[in-house]
Amino acid sequence: MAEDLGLDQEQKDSYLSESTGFVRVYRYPCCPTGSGNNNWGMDVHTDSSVLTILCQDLVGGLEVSREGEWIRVRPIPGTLIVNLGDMMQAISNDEYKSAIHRVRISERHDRISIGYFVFPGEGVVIRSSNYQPFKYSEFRAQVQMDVKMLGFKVGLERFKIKPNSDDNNNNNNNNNNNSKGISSHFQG
Ligand SMILES: O=C(O)CCC(=O)C(=O)O
Ligand SMILES: [Fe+2]
Repeated sequence: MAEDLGLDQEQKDSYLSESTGFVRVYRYPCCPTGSGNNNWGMDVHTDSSVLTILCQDLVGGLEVSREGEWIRVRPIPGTLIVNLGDMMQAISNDEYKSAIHRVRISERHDRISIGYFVFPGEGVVIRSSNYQPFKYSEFRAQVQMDVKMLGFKVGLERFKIKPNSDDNNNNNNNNNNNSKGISSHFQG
């Protein structure tokens, strides 16, 4: 993928850092409530990582959204699942999309999964023509603020370079908007 995007060696090394990644192990206890199919172990989301490598057991439950439809990711013994995350979407200028996914809980079996999340190096600035330059730490802080203030993650939209269509209403208060546009939503 890095080749496909034409990334040079320095970009490859800095966008896919081995030192900032982490592993998470999940246990989703089964939920035999008979309350039907809508027991979510993890709600709809995209990962903030560059990519996430997942190992799920044979219980299943991971679902990915594709063109508005939910597709069950069937567990296949001995295989890993690679999810693209928000940072990959930014790096690739939206050529690769961050995977929208969720986890359904089983009524009968506990489920175990292990995820390895890969991030850009600490302090690395992500540059692309669709997004303002930003560091992953800024993205993470923005996500945390959105979750706290709004109750959900806004994600990459915060950093998207908007077309100049609003210029008609521009009241010239935006002179130094280049790097602050993402937080303007919170400034009333
Ligand atoms: O448990 C899984 O299969 C997925 C976990 C997940 O989506 C996440 O940790 O972001
Ligand atoms: Fe995820």
